[in-house]
Amino acid sequence: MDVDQQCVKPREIDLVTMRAQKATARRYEAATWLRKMGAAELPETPSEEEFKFFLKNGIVLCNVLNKIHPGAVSQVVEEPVGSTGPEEIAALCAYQHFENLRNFVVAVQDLGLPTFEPSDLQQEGTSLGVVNCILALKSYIEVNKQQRPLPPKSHGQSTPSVQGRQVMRKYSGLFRSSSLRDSNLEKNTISVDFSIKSTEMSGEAKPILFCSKKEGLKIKCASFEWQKKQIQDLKHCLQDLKNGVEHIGRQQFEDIARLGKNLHEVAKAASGYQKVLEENRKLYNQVMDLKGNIRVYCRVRPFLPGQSKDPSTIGLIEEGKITIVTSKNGKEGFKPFNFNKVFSASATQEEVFSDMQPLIRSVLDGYNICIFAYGQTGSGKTYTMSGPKEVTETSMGVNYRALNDLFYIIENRREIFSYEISVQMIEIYNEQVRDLLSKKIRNNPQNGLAVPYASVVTVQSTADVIELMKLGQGNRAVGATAMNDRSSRSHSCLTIHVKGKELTSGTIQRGCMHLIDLAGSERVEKSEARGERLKEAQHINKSLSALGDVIASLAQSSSHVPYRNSKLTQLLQGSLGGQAKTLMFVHISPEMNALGETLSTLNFAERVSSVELGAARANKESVEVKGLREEITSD
Ligand SMILES: Nc1ncnc2c1ncn2[C@@H]1O[C@H](COP(=O)(O)OP(=O)(O)OP(=O)(O)O)[C@@H](O)[C@H]1O
Repeated sequence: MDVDQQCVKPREIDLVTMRAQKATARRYEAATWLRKMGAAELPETPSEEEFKFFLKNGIVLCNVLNKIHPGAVSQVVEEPVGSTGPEEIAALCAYQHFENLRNFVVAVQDLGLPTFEPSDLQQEGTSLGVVNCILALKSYIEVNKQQRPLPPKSHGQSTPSVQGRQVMRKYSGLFRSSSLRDSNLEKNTISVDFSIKSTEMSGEAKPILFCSKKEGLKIKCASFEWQKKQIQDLKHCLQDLKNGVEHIGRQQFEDIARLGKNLHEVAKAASGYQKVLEENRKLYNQVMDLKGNIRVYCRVRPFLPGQSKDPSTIGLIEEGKITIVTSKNGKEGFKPFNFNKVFSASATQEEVFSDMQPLIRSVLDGYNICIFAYGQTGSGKTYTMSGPKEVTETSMGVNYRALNDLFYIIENRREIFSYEISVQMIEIYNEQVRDLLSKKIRNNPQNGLAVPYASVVTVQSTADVIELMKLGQGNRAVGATAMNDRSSRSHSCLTIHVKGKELTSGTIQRGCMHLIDLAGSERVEKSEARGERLKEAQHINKSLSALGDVIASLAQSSSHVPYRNSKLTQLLQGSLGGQAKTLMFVHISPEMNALGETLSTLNFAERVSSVELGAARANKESVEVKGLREEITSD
């Protein structure tokens, strides 16, 4: 079976078989009739080839037609004449047979009956047209028997007879009652017009015609049965189609239900994942809380190049403890201080950052964080927060590392959260707030600038923030032209605002991180300070001790926290206390000549470091340190 055949659908195969069977039956009918009309040599049930073979010389056909209509074919060539050699005989035969067929066809045409092409009887031709023509002749004779005897053919008659036209209609498939002109016939016959196509005639001629009323009824019944069967078949087809559509519909419904179930499971898994994530976050922040909301770290600056390393004020450094070597009149003393963590002079920027990294990350979960760099001028505050003047990958400070880390986590959480990061940068100098990110520095000489009104700039990457920080530093320098070395006498505050949206629930979380490089903590002796310098010193002292008070109150969970005592604490009010986390980075220099400042700094730092140390102990030590400091300065 070839591909074309494989593609034929069962119903189409049925129709082809039916047509072939019908064509065979009609061929047999034609053969039987021809035999009756005298062509005894023709088999009763000839194959297509046999049928064509017996008729192809046209003799049988011409003789039969002459029997029906005497003289219809005036000359029938029975044998070839004037033959010389076998080739010539064959050619002559072919010519004379063709003549016979042509004469037959012309005669049939004259009768108004359907004809065929002589080539139809050749080997490659089809006998369908020939069969149609023979059966038309048969019908023609039957009709004429009922009517009147056929007149002999008068040659030269060219218009088809009425009967011929009637029979032709049967086989041409073009039945038009309007062509009926014989009133007698109209009375006695029934016209059935199926208007079928001539191509269908070959195999499936419908029962039709001008015949008796009884026969007409018979034909009608047959036609009705046939149509009924066709309708039945169509109904089956329609039912099959309906079943198919219903089946597809059911399948689609099942598929959608399955997809829905899968989606539900995915959503469930996602919500489970969200829950785990949420729990992790809670646990993580609980750990952070256990570590304390206020943490104080101490960092020792190494000796600077060219400085003598001896003597040093730094004694033993343990995990959370530093012992300061005090020396008076050749007598050595040791003073221990406790912190959450102490970093020696050899600690790298990376080590310092990795310890505070988890705290910084909690800003993405909606926590507020303050990181302060505290210490006397030159003790390394800017180094910790930003790095040295020429920043490299290893020397970069907390600011850059924190931002890199935030953007890294934001990228990792991209499918769960969408974050918006914006930045503010301000400076507090002499209790006035200045917006360092404004193109034109905003500075209200009366009350300074409230932070909510300082420029907030949205950023997409660490690089954006570095650009802004450069702008801020530049603005700081502009402000400093009139006053020498102003940076060490003002507080600079870089604030990073984070707005996170959980994609599934749409929940919004806001957190912010303040990175504050405080003004130098050294105390200026009243006797030394004059004019601007005295004013600056007073503002710095006031704001630093206000900050110390606030943090100490928070560490002791006091009912009253004195936020309003300085601009700095006022501005940071929302980010200090409660769930907020505060990290105080205390910086000390190792030189012996800085011992007084070192003790003063450490005393301040330890006072705010933890509840356990408490105010009482801090006060007691404060008295001790004060006495020691007074002794040193009096020397
Ligand atoms: N941990 C450190 N390792 C190496 N060098 C350091 C370290 N800390 C500080 N320095 C260097 O010490 C010098 C003073 O440091 P820095 O400017 O950071 O001090 P500061 O406290 O910010 O001073 P100021 O209050 O004047 O701003 C700088 O040259 C800095 O590079």
